Amino acid sequence: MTGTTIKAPLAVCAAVIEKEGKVLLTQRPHGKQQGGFWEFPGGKIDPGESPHQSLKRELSEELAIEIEIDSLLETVYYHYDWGSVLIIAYLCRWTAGELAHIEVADHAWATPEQFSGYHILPADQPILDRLRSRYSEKSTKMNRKREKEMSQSTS
Ligand SMILES: Nc1nc2c([nH]c(=O)n2[C@H]2C[C@H](O)[C@@H](COP(=O)(O)OP(=O)(O)OP(=O)(O)O)O2)c(=O)[nH]1
Repeated sequence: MTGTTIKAPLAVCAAVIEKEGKVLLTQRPHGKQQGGFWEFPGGKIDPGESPHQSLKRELSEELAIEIEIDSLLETVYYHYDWGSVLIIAYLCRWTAGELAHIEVADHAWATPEQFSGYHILPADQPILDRLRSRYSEKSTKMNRKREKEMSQSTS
């Protein structure tokens, strides 16, 4: 029989770790597929693993840190020329460990306004959009709260 083999998307988990209005980005090692691009730390879900187990393992292997997973932020399906990925991105908290560059070339803490300064993998666009709207909602709420407090203090 001829024809192309259709493969299931690669299941990938990604951690969105926030600190003081910034999000942790990591750079893929240069020798790896898509090397040099920035992404959210994480990786392929291995057979028999749950997404949560996989994410905790990846963060420990790549960065030597421990995390707690809070909630689902976004899921993304994206087709690269070599195949497709299904990315499950979770909001996480860094709970222990000193960050080390074990399987990453570099790391950075970026505000949503700074995302465009990094070459982030194209599949991550919906995650970046979700974060941008999350942060603008947060700042709108804070501004409203501030305005309310100011009007109360002057009345
Ligand atoms: N970790 C991660 N991978 C992403 C993101 N966005 C995106 O397109 N990907 C892609 C890049 C890779 O093709 C794939 C993840 O596979 P990987 O090779 O990095 O996974 P891994 O860490 O398990 O790698 P390895 O053990 O096989 O070396 O998903 C993202 O934000 N984080």
